[in-house]
Amino acid sequence: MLEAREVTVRAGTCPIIDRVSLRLDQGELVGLLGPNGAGKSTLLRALAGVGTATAEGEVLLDGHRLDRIDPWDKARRLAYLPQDRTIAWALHVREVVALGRYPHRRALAPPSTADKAAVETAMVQTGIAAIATRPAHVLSGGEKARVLLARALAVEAPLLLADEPVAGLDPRHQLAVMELLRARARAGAGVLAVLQELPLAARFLDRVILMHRGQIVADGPPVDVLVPDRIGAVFGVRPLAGVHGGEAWLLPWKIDEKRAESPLA
Ligand SMILES: Nc1ncnc2c1ncn2[C@@H]1O[C@H](COP(=O)(O)OP(=O)(O)OP(=O)(O)O)[C@@H](O)[C@H]1O
Repeated sequence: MLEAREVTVRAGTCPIIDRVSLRLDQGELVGLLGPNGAGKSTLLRALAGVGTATAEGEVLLDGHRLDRIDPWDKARRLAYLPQDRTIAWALHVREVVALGRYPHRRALAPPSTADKAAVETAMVQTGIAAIATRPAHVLSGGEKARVLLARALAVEAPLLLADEPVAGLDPRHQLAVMELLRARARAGAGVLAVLQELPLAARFLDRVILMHRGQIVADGPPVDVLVPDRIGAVFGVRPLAGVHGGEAWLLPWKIDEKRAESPLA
């Protein structure tokens, strides 16, 4: 349903992402992984059609060029959670989450029953219902992160692009968000999430797209992509790995002295 064909984004003449092609289908939870500066956020912005006037190549949503789709229509079909968690306005939490319904509403029309239900559901799912009436700009970092995730979930779009949705969350909320994203995918959405957390990636994702220096170096099930030699080459760490209760686990364990300068497998 979302496809990138040979997408390149440059800073000046230097490519930040270089001829990247990928597909995201309905019903799958896919992670975009890679070290700092690999180009993950830049790629996610290009896929969301946000601030990518300099992008080359094509992004297709359900077979149509993203940059030719009506912006209101696009905003209903594709929800985007940016990496930046700044909330500058003194709005209540519920009002921030309700911004996710904006693409569904006619100008100045009051929120519909469906709008209100989507907002309440997203707040319950992200564990922020109890702080619904607090001003959002004074929340903690993890609370703000969950408010902005709730705003993206409230769109109820068939596609969710989330940049580091578990960054800054405590372990319980990290697990809850991963389960939530998986449930969204199982309910039919396509979910692409930038992740830095290898243990969560190994356990929860259907597919891993691994980036390094602006290019995709592997794309497949976690068990095939997140293998020790590749993790060593890309991230410069040696992992410990195993299986517990039928589920894979993976832990970055020590710095690999041979490290990421080695050629990629
Ligand atoms: N507008 C820009 N001008 C110049 N360089 C840029 C611009 N946007 C991104 N870059 C550079 O491109 C590279 C990739 O940035 P990007 O934010 O996509 O990385 P990332 O993989 O998301 O990293 P992180 O894990 O640290 O969030 C970085 O080196 C960054 O400095």
